[in-house]
Amino acid sequence: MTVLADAATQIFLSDNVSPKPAAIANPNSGSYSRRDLYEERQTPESGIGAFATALIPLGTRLFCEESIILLPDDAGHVELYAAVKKLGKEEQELFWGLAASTKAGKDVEWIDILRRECDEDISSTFNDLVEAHEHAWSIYETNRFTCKSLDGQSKSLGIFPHSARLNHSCSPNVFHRYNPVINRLTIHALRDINIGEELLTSYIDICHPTVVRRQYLKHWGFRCRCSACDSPDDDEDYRRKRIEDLFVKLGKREIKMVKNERNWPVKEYERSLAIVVKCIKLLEKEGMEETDTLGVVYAAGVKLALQIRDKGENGDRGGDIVDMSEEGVEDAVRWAERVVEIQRKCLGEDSKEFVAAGALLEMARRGRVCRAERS
Ligand SMILES: C[S@@+](CC[C@H](N)C(=O)[O-])C[C@H]1O[C@@H](n2cnc3c(N)ncnc32)[C@H](O)[C@@H]1O
Repeated sequence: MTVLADAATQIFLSDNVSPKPAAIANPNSGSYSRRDLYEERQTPESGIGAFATALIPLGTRLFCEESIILLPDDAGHVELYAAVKKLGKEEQELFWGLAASTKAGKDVEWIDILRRECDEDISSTFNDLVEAHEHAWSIYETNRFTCKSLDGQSKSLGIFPHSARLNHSCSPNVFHRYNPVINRLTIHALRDINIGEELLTSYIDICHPTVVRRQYLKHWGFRCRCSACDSPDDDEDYRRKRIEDLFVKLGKREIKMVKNERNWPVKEYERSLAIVVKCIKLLEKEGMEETDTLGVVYAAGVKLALQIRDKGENGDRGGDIVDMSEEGVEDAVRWAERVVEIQRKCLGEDSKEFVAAGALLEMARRGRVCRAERS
């Protein structure tokens, strides 16, 4: 899953009010998958999938898995094959047992590299070796997850063989992300999941209309038949398109704001905040009440509200009323509380996102205290 739901995180607005993660709980949690709560089985059309065998409450951590292979995102066929060969017997079996759905790419330079690196007497087996490399690559492309470093600056791609059995839905019931604090991929239930339901994650950013999602999903070689894709409801598609547009708009405004930080008038922050409010409404209407995306948008709202407050306090308002309304302060606190709740459910208390959400909440509450002291 190379294209994860990342677009939303790009609008985690302006770092000058981003709290830095302080202490993070439980940095050494083990590696596990909750086989007491799910089983793997064959599906009619999507290969193997994972199905709940017990009622799974919202927020349950179902997987906390260490990678068996972790490569830089520019690694090629030859590096991958070498990494597979280094695995122990059991892990190699797990790797070769995974689905291989992606087609061979156009890049063939790796074949020359392979030829150069091979022993002289390999001609009779060279074709087999090329095929094995191609097969390994297809498994890798079908199953890899993006793993961002703690500072978010570098990206690796990892194979997590148990989590890799999860199929895709554009209306997922679980959420996955690599947690660089504990070096594990974690997967949490986004809502209560009933016995017999398939655990479905999203391989892509779901805030796109169906045509765009279909394009992205071509990489995995299937046509999604989830409720969002097969829905006859045009409103749903319209809402996702609107959400996508609003994200783009917010992202552009963010770039402008960072460039003109000092001269960016309060009314522009307020315009961004109005976009955030629209986004929240649409996401909630789309049934994404518990998704990390909503958490990201709420957090953007809190940060904007805090920036408006700071600007006011510094007298940057240019003659307008300086104080943020009581309602605005209360919204900031309420939204920050939602961010904490959402990050706990989607990512857990050992994630940097949860810690950052806690610090954001503290900042929002401090704003409430300041306001009360002034009035
Ligand atoms: C990461 S694997 C998921 C596990 C896989 N089903 C297996 O048998 O190991 C991704 C592959 O599963 C299949 N798949 C995942 N979600 C699907 C869906 N919603 N509909 C059809 N096939 C799906 C596709 O072949 C895709 O390339």
